[in-house]
Amino acid sequence: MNTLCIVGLGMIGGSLAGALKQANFPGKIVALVRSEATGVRGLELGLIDAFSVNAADVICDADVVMLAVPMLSMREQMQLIKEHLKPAAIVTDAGSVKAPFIKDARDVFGDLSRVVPGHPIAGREKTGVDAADASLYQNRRVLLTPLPETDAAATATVQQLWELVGAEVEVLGPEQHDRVLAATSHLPHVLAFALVDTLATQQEAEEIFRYAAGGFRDFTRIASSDAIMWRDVCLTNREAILESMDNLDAHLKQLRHAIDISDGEAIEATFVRARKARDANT
Ligand SMILES: NC(=O)C1=CN([C@@H]2O[C@H](COP(=O)(O)OP(=O)(O)OC[C@H]3O[C@@H](n4cnc5c(N)ncnc54)[C@H](O)[C@@H]3O)[C@@H](O)[C@H]2O)C=CC1
Ligand SMILES: O=C(O)C(=O)Cc1ccc(O)cc1
Repeated sequence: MNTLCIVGLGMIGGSLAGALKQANFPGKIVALVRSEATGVRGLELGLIDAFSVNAADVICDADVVMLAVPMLSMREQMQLIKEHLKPAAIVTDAGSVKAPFIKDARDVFGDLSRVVPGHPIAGREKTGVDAADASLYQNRRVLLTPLPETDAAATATVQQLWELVGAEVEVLGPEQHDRVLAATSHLPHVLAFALVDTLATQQEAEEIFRYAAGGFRDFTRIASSDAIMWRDVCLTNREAILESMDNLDAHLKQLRHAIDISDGEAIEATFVRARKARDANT
């Protein structure tokens, strides 16, 4: 591969660019950006070799295009780049939800043989190019959800790109991806936002935050994440997130009942089960 074009040089795209530079990626890294300032910052930070705000300038030479914009901006970016893509160019992405990305790609490109949907299971609550971290993907998982019609060589190229930055690549189906991530990533983010918002809007909010302990910080770090990004995740993975929320709701009701009737055994059993599951799996 000679040229990688990153569309959306934010935290995820910028981190990939920085990690590739650190790994001595032999090709050129260019970016399609919304604002001049982001591109200039990308150059200053040594993440990219060139940028443009016009798709025509940077897409036509790209062998791989990585879409790293919020979920509901993916389709518009696909439409912008479509006419400039080389016939053999591979289009991949880093979006948090896979089935809607595939639907957008099918609608816009038609042919999905060179489209490799992907998702790094690594990130943080910061946004923008200044939050780029070249070590972000080291020893982290990246999930690819290729389709039956996806060219195996295209998938292999994207896999190599992620492996170059220290990630471990696994393949799974898009629907399974979206169900599993709803439970492990989307639900915790929704919960953290809801908890902080509940506390912030109740009486004594000032004291509540002033006297919060480490557990509160651990639990709510992700409530500092980007509102647009998470709005888009909720809107694009609606059904799976609702299912996860209903599941939790039922569980919470059981626990509430156990506390209500002072059923110490049931409370303890829940906590022991949860602790065992966490210790065994993290
Ligand atoms: N933040 C995280 O921890 C993770 C995020 N992701 C996914 O990666 C993608 C990018 O997320 P981040 O880099 O965290 O966000 P970010 O906000 O840091 O970067 C997004 C980039 O897209 C550009 N952008 C935003 N809206 C746009 C629009 N309407 N048109 C064109 N460009 C637009 C922004 O200017 C910015 O450069 C999202 O799809 C997100 O779901 C995946 C894994 C982890
Ligand atoms: O900040 C954190 O710990 C995260 O959980 C980051 C994250 C956010 C979104 C993803 O799709 C994957 C990872």
